[in-house]
Amino acid sequence: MTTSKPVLEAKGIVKELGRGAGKVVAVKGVDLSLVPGELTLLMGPSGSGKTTLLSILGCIMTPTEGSLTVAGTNTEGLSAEQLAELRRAHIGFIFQSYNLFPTLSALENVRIALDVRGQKGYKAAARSEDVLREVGLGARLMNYPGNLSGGEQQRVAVARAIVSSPSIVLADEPTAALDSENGHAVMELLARIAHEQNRSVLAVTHDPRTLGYADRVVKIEDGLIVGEERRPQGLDAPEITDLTKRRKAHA
Ligand SMILES: Nc1ncnc2c1ncn2[C@@H]1O[C@H](COP(=O)(O)OP(=O)(O)OP(=O)(O)O)[C@@H](O)[C@H]1O
Repeated sequence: MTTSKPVLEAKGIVKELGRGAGKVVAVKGVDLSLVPGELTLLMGPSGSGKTTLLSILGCIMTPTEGSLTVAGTNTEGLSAEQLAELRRAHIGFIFQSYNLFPTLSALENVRIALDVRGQKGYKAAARSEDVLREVGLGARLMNYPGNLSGGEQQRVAVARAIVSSPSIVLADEPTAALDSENGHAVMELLARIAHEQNRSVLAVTHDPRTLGYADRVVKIEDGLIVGEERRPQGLDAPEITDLTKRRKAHA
């Protein structure tokens, strides 16, 4: 088991959504830590609180209760602008529907992530180009999203998420819109980003094709973490051993 220090630590997270009769407790007391170098999957049925939890971990939503520490900073009491700053400094996002600007080329879509962080000019362009090459799109730099396949668009989105070198990458159903081959290619890329670049990658998913790439699978049901499976370190086979069950068996 890895002993790295967590780069993200959530403790006792509760999130209420809606008001009055429509009030729902979407997350009911979740503890979750992410360490560098691991690809974690968050899996659970529809409505179990995955997107809500991901939004809290990504500092898009604030929790009703509980504490969140991102890269050593406790987020409690931070203003919306301070949270946005923390997000820009440490977190990259990938969405199911890619969320690329249709009127910008692949290169401009990646470069804009540096632009909003105040990094402009030749260096930003060169860095964006390098990252697009890294994700296998060196020959598609000037293509617009409409002229790229779904898999290629998602790889642009991955490049945009990592171009500013965030320590944490959060992905919401990154393979849901992709066919089998492209789904596997994107998961392979996310695993590489975690392992070779020592980032913490957390992906919310329903997709069983993603399982073989995970170092760790966290299961959520009805707003609560109900189990965790981990691939023993050093094991290359794409199989996850259920440590939760093993622990219970030895208890
Ligand atoms: N704005 C809102 N107001 C009230 N309830 C909400 C709101 N957004 C989500 N919910 C409820 O909170 C619960 C958790 O929703 P969430 O979207 O986090 O689940 P999920 O696991 O991501 O679901 P899915 O897999 O279908 O995307 C659900 O019961 C949902 O209906």
